[in-house]
Amino acid sequence: MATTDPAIVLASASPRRSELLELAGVPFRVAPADIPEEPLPDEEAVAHALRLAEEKARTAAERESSGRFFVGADTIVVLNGRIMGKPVDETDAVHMLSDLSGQTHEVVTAYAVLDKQNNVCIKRAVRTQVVFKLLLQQEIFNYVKTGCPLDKAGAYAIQGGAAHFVQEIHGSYTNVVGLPTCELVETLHQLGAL
Ligand SMILES: Cc1cn([C@H]2C[C@H](O)[C@@H](COP(=O)(O)OP(=O)(O)OP(=O)(O)O)O2)c(=O)[nH]c1=O
Repeated sequence: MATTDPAIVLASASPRRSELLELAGVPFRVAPADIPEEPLPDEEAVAHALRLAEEKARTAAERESSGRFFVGADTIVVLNGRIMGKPVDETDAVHMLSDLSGQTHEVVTAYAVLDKQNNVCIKRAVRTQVVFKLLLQQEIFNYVKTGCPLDKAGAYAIQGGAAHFVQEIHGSYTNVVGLPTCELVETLHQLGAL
């Protein structure tokens, strides 16, 4: 049976993003775009996430010979204006979780959808407030030892072993996991991709 190449390409190596897009019933294929993710000097959090989302979409679009709509995304945790990306090691993860303990932070996921055919790019950043309970040092150590925090922004996964750290969430849940699918599907419709 002949298969058609999907027009939508997810420029991401994140298994969470693939799962979320699949759950939303969107047909796509994956073409990760590995780019440097350090903030520029004085770069504000939302601007940083939007820039990376667009760079991921454009990098994949340049590399791929097929596909039309390229989706890039970037998730960061923001605590009092400070950007937390992925921890560099276990010690960094312990520091991040200790800082998040008992505090409210914001998770920002920016996405960009580039229509390569028309050179139109729609970008959007979605913000979710997350309240963490006070964490015990032992809880933090045990969680970090699982290895789960190492590839997650802010060193935690709401969908995993950190679910019980979360007292309250205000806003989109899928946004925290890595892709605000409600908003993204709207954008894909807007561009005629669905
Ligand atoms: C806060 C939080 C983040 N995350 C994840 C989502 C993202 O995969 C990751 C943030 O890193 P990103 O740099 O946004 O994404 P990535 O490097 O995993 O994938 P790619 O750049 O190829 O698209 O943190 C969770 O899975 N659960 C959470 O609760």
